[in-house]
Amino acid sequence: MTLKPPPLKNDCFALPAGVNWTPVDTALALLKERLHPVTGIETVVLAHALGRVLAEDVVAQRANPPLPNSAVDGYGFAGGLADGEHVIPLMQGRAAAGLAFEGEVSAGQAIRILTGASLPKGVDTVILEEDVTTDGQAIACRGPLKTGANARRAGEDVEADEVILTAGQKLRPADLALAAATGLSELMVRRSLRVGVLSTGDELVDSGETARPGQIFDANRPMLLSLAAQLGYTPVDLGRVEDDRAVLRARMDSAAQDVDVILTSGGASAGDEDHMSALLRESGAMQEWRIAVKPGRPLALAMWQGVPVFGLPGNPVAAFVCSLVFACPAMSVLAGGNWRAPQGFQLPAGFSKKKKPGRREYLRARIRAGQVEVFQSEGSGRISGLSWGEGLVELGDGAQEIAPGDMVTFYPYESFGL
Ligand SMILES: Nc1nc2c(c(=O)[nH]1)N[C@H]1C(S)=C(S)[C@@H](COP(=O)(O)OP(=O)(O)OC[C@H]3O[C@@H](n4cnc5c(N)ncnc54)[C@H](O)[C@@H]3O)O[C@H]1N2
Ligand code: MOO
Repeated sequence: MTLKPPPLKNDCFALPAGVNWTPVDTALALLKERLHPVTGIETVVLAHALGRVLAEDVVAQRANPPLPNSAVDGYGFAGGLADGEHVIPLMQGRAAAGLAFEGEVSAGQAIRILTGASLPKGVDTVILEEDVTTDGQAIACRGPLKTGANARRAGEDVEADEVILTAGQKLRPADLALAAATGLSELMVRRSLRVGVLSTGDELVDSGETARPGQIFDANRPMLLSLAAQLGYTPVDLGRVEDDRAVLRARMDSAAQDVDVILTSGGASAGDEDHMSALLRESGAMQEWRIAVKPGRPLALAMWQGVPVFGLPGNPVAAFVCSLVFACPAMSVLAGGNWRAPQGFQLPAGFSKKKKPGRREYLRARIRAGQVEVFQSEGSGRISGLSWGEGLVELGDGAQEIAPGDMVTFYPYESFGL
């Protein structure tokens, strides 16, 4: 079954009139409000569900555990034990996981029972085998032991018909364990978001090619393609286009037939060779977002034949930071998932920094010895700092003077879904 959601509106990226420098929170709120899922729905078996986005709430088909059972290897009987010594006669037979004891255990008798075995009729309490001596005919043990000790109630984990997973969740190994345990073999998920990645610029060559002096290797494309893959989407390599508007237009036209969202990098600002922003502007649905963020001022958002385009800045650090902060949550929604606000951690700074008001700043950072270290340079072309880093420090929109030991907000890369 394939069910398709309606297309996005052409003006979904329009900014409110009169806003010149859009604060990060306003930009995020607009994306959250305007975007909606663009992917259809399909049914997949659990083996193919990892990383997929749930299309509907999932209800347990049966309880976990389905029947009361033993949490330990030991001996089962009815009722607890009073303080003091006890000798309890043993019934013949045993209860094992998957091999139920069909008889009934009479009051005052015990039965050998193994971990995971359903409790036989007449058993509600289990004593650990380590706490027992036995000659095969009876067990000797010491109380007290509460009624119900070492026994697991039916449904104590999950009741049948309980909602176990909710629409919009991205499925993780633990979620698949829960679905399997509660009797599900297939799930309704969103079709995987197809993320097209395109690099622009005359100066670029692909790694592996020969670079003339003045040419540089395309770093953004491998970065953004692998980012899409790591987020659980289907990366689509749209290649690299020189600063030629006609070629760029043709590439965008064919991409729009094939993908759900396009990430481009380079040519996003307003220079002579910034063909990406010029082309998007021509298309009519271009919104040039001047976001009060560093790095990443020029972020071009547009609809190209109904497909949302994130025109990322060419500087790799800006492209990466803008992807994490803006494209990751936006793509999550396009993919049918929840809007993901990253989970930050308050940690003491291991650095000093004086920051001017007016822009939110993100620094490449990592945690060492309980403190946040930042990369030695804020240069937007310093790719080594992205690789050095394990997350970003966020400095608020206002002026800030940070001294070592002051608390700062650290977002691990993982908090953006990576
Ligand atoms: N006069 C102004 N110049 C610049 C401004 C400005 O406001 N006024 N903003 C600067 C900022 S901030 C950024 S970020 C860049 C953004 O420019 P573009 O998005 O147009 O990007 P390009 O000019 O094409 O490239 C910038 C830089 O990044 C390198 N690059 C591009 N693509 C890749 C790639 N795939 N892999 C590796 N490196 C790439 C490119 O060679 C340039 O060095 O504009 C500033 N200028
Ligand atoms: O986007 Mo630019 O790299 O802010 O520095």
